[in-house]
Amino acid sequence: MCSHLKHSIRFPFFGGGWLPSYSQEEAQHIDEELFSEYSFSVDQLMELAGQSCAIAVAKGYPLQSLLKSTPRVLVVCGPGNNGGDGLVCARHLKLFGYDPTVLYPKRPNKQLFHNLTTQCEKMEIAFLSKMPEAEEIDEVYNLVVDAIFGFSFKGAVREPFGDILSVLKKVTVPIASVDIPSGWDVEKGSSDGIQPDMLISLTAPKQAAAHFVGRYHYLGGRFVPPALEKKYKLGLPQYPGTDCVCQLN
Ligand SMILES: NC(=O)C1=CN([C@@H]2O[C@H](COP(=O)(O)OP(=O)(O)OC[C@H]3O[C@@H](n4cnc5c(N)ncnc54)[C@H](OP(=O)(O)O)[C@@H]3O)[C@@H](O)[C@H]2O)[C@H](O)CC1
Ligand SMILES: [K+]
Repeated sequence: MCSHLKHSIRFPFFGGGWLPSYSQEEAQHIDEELFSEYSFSVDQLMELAGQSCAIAVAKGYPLQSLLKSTPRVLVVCGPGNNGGDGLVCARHLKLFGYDPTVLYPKRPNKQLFHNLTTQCEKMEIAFLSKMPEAEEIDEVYNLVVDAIFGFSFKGAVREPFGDILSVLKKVTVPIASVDIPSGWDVEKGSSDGIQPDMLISLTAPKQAAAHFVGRYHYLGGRFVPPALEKKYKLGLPQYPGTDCVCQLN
């Protein structure tokens, strides 16, 4: 396990200072260490990660600023933990007064994801059976939360996510991406991929975040113990007060 990381790209952050970014392998090592050495459970970190995504969305797109008469938000969830963050985010958005609808086309057969799905259903969050066309999304929803792939995405996109990402490339409402814009190479980004308006980097930005050109870049997932931050030289910014998100641009 590496403890000395290559800090290749740095981001100036709101309020001053610089923040390093991480490769795919480095992000996975930090993640693994949180679970193995620091004894966090996935459920715990996912709850904090997903809640911070909902808070970032509420800061960037406050209820009173939405253009549609109902505060509808489409949350698209993928098959891994990024998708789990999306389910948590949907639940918190509902608690904040938004009206989230979830698309969850590939559901892993694991208790955690069953639980997250049930929690959403019990909160009367609707689940779609298929991806709407881009025109319908633009007409009905105020924004899309992209929780399809995170730092474990690799290779060419497999279906049904290829078709879903093609639709997301065409929508004109803002997209808020959880951790990484889905379909982007975690390190190199993607010039012809989706172009989110918001990126919520979790724990620390990955290298692809250097290619993000949207309006809002937030850091979320305020759960890193100081010793881990020091070991991996994360150089995290000071989150304001008790906030669990920090704006980076
Ligand atoms: N420490 C933290 O910051 C935390 C972050 N969290 C979130 O977790 C994700 C990483 O989650 P992980 O489950 O490791 O991976 P992903 O969600 O990125 O994706 C895995 C699934 O995606 C499928 N996959 C991968 N590549 C492709 C592809 N080319 N086409 C289609 N599908 C793909 C993969 O499928 P397999 O068939 O290969 O199994 C996986 O199912 C991180 O980014 C954060 O968002 C945690 O919530 C908490 C801690
Ligand atoms: K994503």
